[in-house]
Amino acid sequence: MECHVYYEGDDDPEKCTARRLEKFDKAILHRSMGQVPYGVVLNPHAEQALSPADLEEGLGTLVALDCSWESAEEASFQMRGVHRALPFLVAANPINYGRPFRLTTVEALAAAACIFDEEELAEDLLEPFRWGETFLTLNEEPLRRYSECTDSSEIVAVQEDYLADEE
Ligand SMILES: C[S@@+](CC[C@H](N)C(=O)[O-])C[C@H]1O[C@@H](n2cnc3c(N)ncnc32)[C@H](O)[C@@H]1O
Repeated sequence: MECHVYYEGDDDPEKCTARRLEKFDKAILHRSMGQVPYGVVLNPHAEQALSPADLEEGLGTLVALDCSWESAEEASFQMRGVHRALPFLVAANPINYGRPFRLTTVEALAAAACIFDEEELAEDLLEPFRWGETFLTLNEEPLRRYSECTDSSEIVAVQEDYLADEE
């Protein structure tokens, strides 16, 4: 599975997880939208939740958009492909630690890999980050349960358990 990122470059380059993925040869960054290949686009605004059923439709390609959260509005997600939101998962990065849904680019790609039962890929992506392993530990149970679902409606049903605990 290949990981591609459309890189806007408007976030702090020191903290940018996409640039670190590029540095360690773990993702391909694109500075032009037209170069981004078709794939499963990780889009927090998407109506449908990512599920194992999306694996084939995405042609083995995961795509994320790396930009600041301020500019991550719906209109920014113009990449070609199957747009999917990630279900309830909590961030492990120091900026948004413990916050649900607001993942870094590497956390989002790793979460998608886990849901597609590609645990080794997830571990490899997170390896250059000191909090990378924590992301998998914090989300171990939901990631396992999501990977056992067949479609988006089952994912949403599982997610309800975690959302109920939040209230
Ligand atoms: C807004 S950028 C912020 C990146 C941050 N600057 C970094 O250094 O990683 C995070 C990207 O990860 C993906 N992402 C994060 N949380 C997501 C979610 N809940 N559902 C789908 N995609 C998500 C999206 O592609 C999103 O644009």
